[in-house]
Amino acid sequence: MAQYSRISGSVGLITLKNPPVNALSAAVRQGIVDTVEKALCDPQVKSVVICGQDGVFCGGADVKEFEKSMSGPPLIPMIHSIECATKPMVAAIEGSALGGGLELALGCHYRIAHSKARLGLPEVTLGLLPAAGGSQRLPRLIGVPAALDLITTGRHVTAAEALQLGIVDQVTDHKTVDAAVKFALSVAGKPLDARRISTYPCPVVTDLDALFEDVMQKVRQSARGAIAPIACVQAVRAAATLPYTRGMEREKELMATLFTSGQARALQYNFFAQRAVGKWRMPSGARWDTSTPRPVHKVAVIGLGTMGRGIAVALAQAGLPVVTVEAQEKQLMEAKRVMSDMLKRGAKRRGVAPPLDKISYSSNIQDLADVDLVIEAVFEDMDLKKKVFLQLSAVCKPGTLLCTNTSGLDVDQLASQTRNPELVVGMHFFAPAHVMKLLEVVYGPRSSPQAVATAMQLGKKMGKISVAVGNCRGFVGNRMLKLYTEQASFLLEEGATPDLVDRAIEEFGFPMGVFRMSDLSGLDIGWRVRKEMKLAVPGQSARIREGRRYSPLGDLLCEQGRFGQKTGRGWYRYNKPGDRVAHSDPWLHHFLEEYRAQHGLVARRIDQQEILERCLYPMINEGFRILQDGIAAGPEDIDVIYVFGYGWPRHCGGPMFYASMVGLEKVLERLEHYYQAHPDVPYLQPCSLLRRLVAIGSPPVQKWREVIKNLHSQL
Ligand SMILES: CC/C=C/CC(=O)SCCNC(=O)CCNC(=O)[C@H](O)C(C)(C)COP(=O)(O)OP(=O)(O)OC[C@H]1O[C@@H](n2cnc3c(N)ncnc32)[C@H](O)[C@@H]1OP(=O)(O)O
Repeated sequence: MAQYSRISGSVGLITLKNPPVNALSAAVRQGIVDTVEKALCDPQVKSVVICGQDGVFCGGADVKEFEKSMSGPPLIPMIHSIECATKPMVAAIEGSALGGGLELALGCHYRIAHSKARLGLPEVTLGLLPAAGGSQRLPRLIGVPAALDLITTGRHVTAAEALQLGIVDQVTDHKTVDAAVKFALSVAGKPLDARRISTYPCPVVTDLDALFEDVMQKVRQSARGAIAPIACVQAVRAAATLPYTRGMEREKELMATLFTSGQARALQYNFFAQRAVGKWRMPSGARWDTSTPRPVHKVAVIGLGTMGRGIAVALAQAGLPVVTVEAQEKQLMEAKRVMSDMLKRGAKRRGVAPPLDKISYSSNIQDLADVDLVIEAVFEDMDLKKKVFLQLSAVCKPGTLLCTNTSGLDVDQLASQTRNPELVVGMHFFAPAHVMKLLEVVYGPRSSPQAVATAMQLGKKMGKISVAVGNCRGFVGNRMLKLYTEQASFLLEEGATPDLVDRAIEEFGFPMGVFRMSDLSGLDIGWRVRKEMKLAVPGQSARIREGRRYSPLGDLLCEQGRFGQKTGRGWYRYNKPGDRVAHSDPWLHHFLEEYRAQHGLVARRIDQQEILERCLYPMINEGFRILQDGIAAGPEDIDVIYVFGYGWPRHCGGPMFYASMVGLEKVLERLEHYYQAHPDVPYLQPCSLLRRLVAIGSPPVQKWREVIKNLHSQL
């Protein structure tokens, strides 16, 4: 809806009303058309201000409407009629002006923004392009290079940057509507021809071809198979080379392809999935909206290795006072130096003062007596962590929340070391912790809803996308990842090479293949865990362990000191230890040949399709088991974890969404096929939830929660 009123005698005020973000639903568009007409017909009105209610200008098109057939007035003629209006139209921008919201503002003759407003054309992040004239007007207004940057990345700019770029005419710290009304009064009756952006010539660019070639190359590289960024470049090129009306035709044509694409569906699903995970629920029935977080004023991090440092920096950057404790004096001093540098670099990037005074450093655990929440980030060793939890339980004041940063250890075992197991949760950060967006908040069987709510809220404050998950080995992310890496090793045994597997995975859209990733994180980490589990036994190369297929390849490399990048050798060869450029390694190929010969394995040709199916489908199958076990509340949780923590290409939605796009029947059929071929790999056996979903006609991913709920209620 849009509301119309007249203020200050001669200013028509149009207020968009569609909480929470005033999205341009059919009703809002109709409201705008009607109220603009009213304002233009009102002889008392000399100028018009358009604003949004409750401090938000407009969050753009209503994404929920994209699945339905479009009704109501279309955006393009609506914005065109605003631009053609004979009375000055002024956009009063508070909060956000995004996508169609900014396109609406670009149709106005003037734009006044509040200093805290954010503006942008984020359509590319939804698999689309700004197709209500945004791709044609923005380059005309701010020039081709700046428009390309904004449109291909979808990044939001601050009001200050918008002013600098020329997107807005004025920025105010006061009431935006008041400032806009004052401005509207001042421009009433002034000529408007020079204010209609669509009539501007696109600013000339010297060597246009070179610019677009360069941008296209960069976009192709970073898009990793996503089609929308490429279409965005093509649309801006149309703005730079064609008259406005022909550019609009090109914009429409490109949008038509994107709008119905699977990638757009995946990205829009992911947008809502990110919001859905905030509405967490536990199997006990506890939920985000009925659990009150405890206040957290002061936090502690214990253990200043790589993870602890990143976590403490992220906390300080979120404005929280942090006490850090590291028992080894030398490590403490080194951490202080490194963390200060991290804070300074981050502050420089963000143009703020480094929050150095937020962090205090200590080697004495007694200094944690008055904190509200502790994040333990010591070495990933259960006995060590148990010892620390025992100490924390004795030192910390009653009611302190004790969190463990672990990538997969049993949170409940740690809880059992404390007086208040209900106050213990896992907080699984991803490295580097001050950069990576994902946080798995792990609740054990005794974690209280309040503890979960507190950790989730802290994650949000730190700018993380937090997902609440149940306690099991590896939680959600690493539990699934284990099968992916194991299948990749099996493929090497059967005839593939690391290069071949990685190429297939990278072409699918992951930033890094499985072996390159393993070299980066260090092969020794998994080796240590396998040794602790008595799975890896030095000198042994048996391929069946604990009654199932096992690939000792990673262990054998570790026995040779090949730990990956840090030792200059791993699945690949590096020019020197610590180098990042992976080279195919003839030694490794020869080693694989010898290994196959030793075990009587005959190498066969393995194609890209099989690599993808073997690596991805077992992960997906495990995802179904995780849903069935109630470890994740819904497919959205798994997909968000994979997109933000493991580099799953966002334009493929996440593993569970991808499965629904491929077709559950096909996934089931391929798993059955691979299980038959490899009966010694039990996890290839299709999960019963997958079978059930196929049996009831493969409902869309948005319906799976209902099926899971019914399944659980039958148990
Ligand atoms: C014809 C095709 C034309 C396409 C052009 C377009 O305009 S495409 C849409 C472009 N717009 C965007 O991509 C903006 C998306 N929204 C946001 O980035 C953020 O929501 C926000 C506007 C910056 C506000 O952020 P905040 O953190 O304050 O709130 P939430 O993100 O939690 O959102 C609150 C609820 O509003 C829902 N929502 C937000 N934007 C839209 C939208 N454009 N359409 C529909 N719904 C939207 C969001 O899902 C939240 O809903 P809940 O039910 O409360 O979870």
